[in-house]
Amino acid sequence: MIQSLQNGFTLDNHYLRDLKGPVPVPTQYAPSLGVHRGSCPVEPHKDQEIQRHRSAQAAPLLGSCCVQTPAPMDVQMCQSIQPCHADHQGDLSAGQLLKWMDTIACLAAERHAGMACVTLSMDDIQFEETGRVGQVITIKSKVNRAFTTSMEVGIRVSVQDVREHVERLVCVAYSTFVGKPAGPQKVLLRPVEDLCSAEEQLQHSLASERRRLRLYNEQTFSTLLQDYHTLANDPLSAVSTEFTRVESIELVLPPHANHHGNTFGGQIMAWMENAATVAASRLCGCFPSLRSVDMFRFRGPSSVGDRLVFKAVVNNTFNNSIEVGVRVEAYNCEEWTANKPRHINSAFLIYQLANTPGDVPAFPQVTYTTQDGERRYLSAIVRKRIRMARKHILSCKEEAPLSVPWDKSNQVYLGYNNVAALTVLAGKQDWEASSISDRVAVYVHEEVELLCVQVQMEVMSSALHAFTLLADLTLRPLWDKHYLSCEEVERADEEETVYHIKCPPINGGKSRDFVFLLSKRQPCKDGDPYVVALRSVTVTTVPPVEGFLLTSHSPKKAYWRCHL
Ligand SMILES: CCCC(=O)SCCNC(=O)CCNC(=O)[C@H](O)C(C)(C)COP(=O)(O)OP(=O)(O)OC[C@H]1O[C@@H](n2cnc3c(N)ncnc32)[C@H](O)[C@@H]1OP(=O)(O)O
Repeated sequence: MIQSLQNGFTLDNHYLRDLKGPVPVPTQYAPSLGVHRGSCPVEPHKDQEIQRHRSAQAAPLLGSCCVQTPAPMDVQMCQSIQPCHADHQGDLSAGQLLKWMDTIACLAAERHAGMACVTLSMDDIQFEETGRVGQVITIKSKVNRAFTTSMEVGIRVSVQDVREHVERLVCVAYSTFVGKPAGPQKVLLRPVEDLCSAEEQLQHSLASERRRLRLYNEQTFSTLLQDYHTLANDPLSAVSTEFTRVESIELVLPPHANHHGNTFGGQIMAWMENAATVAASRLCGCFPSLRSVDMFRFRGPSSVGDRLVFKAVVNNTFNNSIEVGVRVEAYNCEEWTANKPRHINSAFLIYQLANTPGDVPAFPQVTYTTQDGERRYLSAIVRKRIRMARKHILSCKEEAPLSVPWDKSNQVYLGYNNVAALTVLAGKQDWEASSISDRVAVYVHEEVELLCVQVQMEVMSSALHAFTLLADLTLRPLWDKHYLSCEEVERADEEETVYHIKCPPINGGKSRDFVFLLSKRQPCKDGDPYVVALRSVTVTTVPPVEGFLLTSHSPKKAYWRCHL
């Protein structure tokens, strides 16, 4: 089954694989991506087959164990914020919050895996609100998706003032966990099944895109950093970052660790936040608030008895924020004597000034005096650029921007946005049948100032073949009379390509041209759909062409289309 939506296609792998047999005719006209398999009577059986296959095949291959446990459920913590959870100003301490979030997420992960789990990473977190002593904090977590050995856990934190009965969102975060039995083997996880609600199905689909972002994170950073090594710095008018250095040590004791003796990730994050806050306040001479953290990646384990050394320093300051970097080194007894540390974690924390009377209006400028300081100073600029791109594209409360410049700092987020927008659209519940014939069905979905059209049709072809043809836009003029020409402008990687398309005029108007980012995704797992998503972007290498109306350059007229 091919579903062509407003901005792309999804190909239902399962239907296409079974085309030789009877083609399942949809009994209800809600669209189904691969992730809607729960509603199809054939699919659960297929899943069991896949799982049996995985258990039988994969475990011996990877020398690992396979786990069978009940379906995952929400894990929830709800408690009143006490003075012992707060900082000196009565605000919930960010370190305490990170500790709780990690613990609750770990419990959800362990419920799914049926064994002890460890935190591999926690994605960037943006704190929207803070909690105060006396308020009630609720943390909910749930496994969204299990990949091969890792799983994504979604975490939602809110606070409530019991007198107001209003719940405020503090943050939404995503952690990645892996199963960790006592021993070196890797654990294959069973897939998350029983996706009952539309939200669960959506999160399951989006989880694979978020995973892509995680895995590309470091690559994006390194590519961008190459462009920044020549930035000048004025050493005269600024405070040296060396002045903000903080070093602090902790001995890991049993209450800081789980029953296997692994130091809790949340505890490490809390200690990191503590060191970072001291560095930030040393620079400002006041108490800035933690606004966001970049992804925490737990590179290696630490355990009871380890000494953890936290090294924090302000990397750079901007108009309204500062970035503090923290590095964590672990030593066991022998490593301590031999002075051979293990680098187990690095993270970047972003502080802003709280709106407290008496606070200085802006952060002092900083400068570096060492080569390492220069690297950190420039890296902070690059990370800031990536954060801005992320904020612009991913955190928009309203509709994501229609046409935005495509460049190195935002290309992974645009790819994410492209696929996620199509996934969200396909997952909407209220598609109405508009015209149904033997082989083609058209559905519409209306929103304010937006009409979405979905076309479903059967093609006598393998999913991979249809996907390959549809994902190469340069072939399109061969079979689509609405395309005069199509040129590849830039290829970011195997999955993201920018095309320039020229189209004939409609109703005697001007000819039009478009610049599209095409993002294609093969199924992450059996049963996932093939996805080809298109969205308007602007690139400097495609200026307006004489005689053509460059539609992508007008943000209000972005144009997404597809024909089969
Ligand atoms: C509340 C209790 C829980 C805790 O707090 S536990 C304490 C804190 N955590 C720790 O101590 C863990 C320390 N880290 C480690 O021991 C190792 O890094 C760990 C987790 C065993 C992973 O081992 P590695 O061999 O390095 O990992 P790997 O390359 O085989 O990848 C394993 C899976 O992770 C994925 N991955 C890699 N980089 C990632 C990233 N940046 N973000 C999210 N996922 C990532 C990778 O794709 C793989 O997943 P999959 O097998 O494809 O499903």
